[in-house]
Amino acid sequence: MTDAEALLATWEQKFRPHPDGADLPAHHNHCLGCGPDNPHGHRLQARRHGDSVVASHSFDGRHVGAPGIVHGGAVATVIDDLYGFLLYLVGTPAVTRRLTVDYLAPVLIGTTYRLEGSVTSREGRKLFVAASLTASDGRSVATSTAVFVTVGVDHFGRCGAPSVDD
Ligand SMILES: CCCCCCCC(=O)SCCNC(=O)CCNC(=O)[C@H](O)C(C)(C)COP(=O)(O)OP(=O)(O)OC[C@H]1O[C@@H](n2cnc3c(N)ncnc32)[C@H](O)[C@@H]1OP(=O)(O)O
Repeated sequence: MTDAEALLATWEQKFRPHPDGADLPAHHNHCLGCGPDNPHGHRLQARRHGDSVVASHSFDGRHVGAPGIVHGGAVATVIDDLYGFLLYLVGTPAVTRRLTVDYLAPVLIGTTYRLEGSVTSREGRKLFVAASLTASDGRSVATSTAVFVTVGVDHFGRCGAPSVDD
């Protein structure tokens, strides 16, 4: 089995049904959003919450934009990856076609936020999704919408998926 085939086989296994409340598996070990072995990554951990996915997450010193404030790209990365966990509930791989983020208030380094994402509608291959990032006092600090387009696992094979050990 090639490295690409090994990665794709791992993903197919992860698209099994996940019970409510279950921790959801990382997309792969080196995923920038959730991979446990990516030294630059966010190591996002998400779980199923009904038809949504939720996560509790704090950013660290690697993700600074303005001093003390999380870089907007880092926030977008984590939201994008949260949507990637939603795909386990949908039951099919998909990729981000369009991502929007409204930055409502500064996201602070070292502060824990709650993330929640859900599918708002589906039209053919298009999944319309939405997410929010909320502070512990209930303030919404960022909201997002995105369009994902479903793809076959061959999409990733065509892209030359790297070894899981890379
Ligand atoms: C396993 C999951 C891991 C998840 C990790 C976290 C998520 C990610 O980071 S994914 C990586 C980043 N994203 C990518 O690399 C995607 C790059 N883009 C692509 O590969 C292609 O554009 C792809 C596959 C999305 C779509 O290409 P293609 O199959 O040719 O579809 P295309 O016909 O252009 O569009 C598909 C549909 O979306 C619609 N669409 C396109 N853009 C938009 C948009 N901005 N808004 C709304 N709809 C849109 C099209 O109108 C079309 O609709 P319909 O099917 O009704 O005609």
